[in-house]
Amino acid sequence: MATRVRPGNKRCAVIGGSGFLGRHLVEKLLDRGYSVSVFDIRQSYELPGVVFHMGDLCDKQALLTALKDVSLVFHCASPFPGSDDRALFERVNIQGTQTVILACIEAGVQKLVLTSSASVVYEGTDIKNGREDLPYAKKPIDYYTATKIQQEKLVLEACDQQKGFLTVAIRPHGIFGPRDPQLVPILVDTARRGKMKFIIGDGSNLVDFTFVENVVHGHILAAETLKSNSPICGKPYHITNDEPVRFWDFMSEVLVGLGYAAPRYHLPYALVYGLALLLWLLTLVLRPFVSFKPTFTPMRVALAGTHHYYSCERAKEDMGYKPVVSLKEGIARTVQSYPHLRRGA
Ligand SMILES: NC(=O)C1=CN([C@@H]2O[C@H](COP(=O)(O)OP(=O)(O)OC[C@H]3O[C@@H](n4cnc5c(N)ncnc54)[C@H](OP(=O)(O)O)[C@@H]3O)[C@@H](O)[C@H]2O)C=CC1
Ligand SMILES: CC(C)CCC[C@@H](C)[C@H]1CC[C@H]2C3=C(CC[C@]12C)[C@@]1(C)CCC(=O)C[C@@H]1CC3
Repeated sequence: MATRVRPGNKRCAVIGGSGFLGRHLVEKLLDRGYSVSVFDIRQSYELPGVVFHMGDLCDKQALLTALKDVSLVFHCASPFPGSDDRALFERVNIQGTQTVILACIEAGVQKLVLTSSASVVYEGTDIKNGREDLPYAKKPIDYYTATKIQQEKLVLEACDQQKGFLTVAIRPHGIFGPRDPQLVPILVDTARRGKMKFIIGDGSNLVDFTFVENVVHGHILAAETLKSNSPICGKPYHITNDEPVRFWDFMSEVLVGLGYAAPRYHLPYALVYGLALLLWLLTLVLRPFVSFKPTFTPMRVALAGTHHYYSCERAKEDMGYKPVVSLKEGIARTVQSYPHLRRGA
């Protein structure tokens, strides 16, 4: 049965704390005087002040052990978005998140901060300065995002001020920074295979890329603002660098910083999208015989060729959010952190 944990207690848990965002969050929480329990299916590092609990978040008993005496929980675990294992997304992001909610309530946790995604409203067409009141995507760009929608709904609906269980969802977009296993590595891999020569469309589409420390800052602000009667209870918040940038300028800056050539030749968006669609259909038809993963999927072409940037006015108004690292500084620090991905390394 729930024994309420003393308010003001600075013990928190980070579910998914071994991952890219999770580890940055853990490091900042320690700086701010929190003691931290990490719950994850793997342990990727060791740090003084951090207690690791290895387990699957679908296992309530394992969670209950990790949440003992914890008043605040951050949930930033998810399977790798590039996976095509639908059952895994459903099990971890939907059923697992329901288990996290039940375990938090049973353990007497008072605050749950979910890492959602701005892509819960994106359908592959332009979003300019999108606010949080945009409807959830009816046709999400992939199954991972479909389960992120369900996950966000579950967490926000669980907010219950009467029972003293408060929830909030942070929606970051395009997280990048040191140790990111996705964005820069995919980009460099594409460049090394000689496939980063083309700009899809006229290159003017604006996108949010968010430096990881700004995402961390948004999470901690949300946790510290989340109190009874606070306007943020049960709501989603976009957290970005608040500096939308041309997708291809961002890619070029990272590539050039690492010693690769920037893409130069333009290809019409509709043509590339059509080809990606054909290729995708072909992989479906040929799946019983051969399996290959094309670089140019329709989803990736849409991400590379449309506008998708979001307003963080609500986070500014309700929790005083302001990015702490500019895009320029974030790119410089990221490029510097990847010596092994430099050209010729
Ligand atoms: N990166 C981005 O650009 C964006 C990310 N997000 C969201 O941010 C969050 C963090 O993303 P990111 O740091 O990039 O992801 P990572 O994959 O780096 O971190 C997620 C962590 O969760 C772990 N995990 C996976 N399944 C389980 C499970 N069943 N039980 C316990 N732990 C599990 C992973 O382990 P393992 O690696 O072994 O699977 C990993 O350590 C995710 O919720 C993601 O949806 C939202 C918008 C953009
Ligand atoms: C949500 C976005 C702000 C963040 C996107 C993360 C990844 C989906 C992207 C990281 C590297 C990108 C990339 C492409 C598509 C989108 C990414 C995978 C291309 C495959 C697009 C087509 C190309 O010309 C090559 C690109 C390589 C890098």
